[in-house]
Amino acid sequence: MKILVIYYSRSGNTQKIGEKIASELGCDIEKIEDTQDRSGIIGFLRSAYQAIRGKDTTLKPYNKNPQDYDLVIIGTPIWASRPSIPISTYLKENKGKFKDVAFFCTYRGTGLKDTIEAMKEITGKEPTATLDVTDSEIKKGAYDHKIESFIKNVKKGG
Ligand SMILES: Cc1cc2nc3c(=O)[nH]c(=O)nc-3n(C[C@H](O)[C@H](O)[C@H](O)COP(=O)(O)O)c2cc1C
Repeated sequence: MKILVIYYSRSGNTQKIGEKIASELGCDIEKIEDTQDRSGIIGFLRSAYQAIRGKDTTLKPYNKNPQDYDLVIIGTPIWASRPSIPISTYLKENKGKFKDVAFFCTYRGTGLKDTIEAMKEITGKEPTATLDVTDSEIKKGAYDHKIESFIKNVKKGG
């Protein structure tokens, strides 16, 4: 099974989880990058405002085509109980190109259900597996067991 991990990460948490998943699976990985500067407090506020309004962004060019993969594992931080703007933009741009999907989210602890629902709605796909990791689990490094069971589900789903 050919698998791609794609993720966006503003401050490194989603990147950490995405890299761990890709290294466990030995699969391709691509970071989605935004043309907008989202750093600092201004970037935070702008991102929250845009997420609430359901805005899109302009992404930097990315290389991998999801159509070339049996499964695309999509990772996002949760922004205002929604997928981050770069990931919702990516999903819209690639709608119809996904065979199977799995989702993972990083977050402080609120808005998971709405985020997963939004990702299902945009892709039109039911995920074969989902994973969520909180900021405090990431800080403590207490997420290996979650990644293990996510990977089991990914393999079962395929
Ligand atoms: C604009 C913005 C909105 C956020 N909204 C939420 C939220 O609704 N619920 C939540 O639990 N965490 C929220 N967070 C926290 C992030 O989801 C969390 O810190 C995540 O791990 C960041 O991932 P990253 O380091 O990959 O960017 C928000 C963060 C940002 C920047």
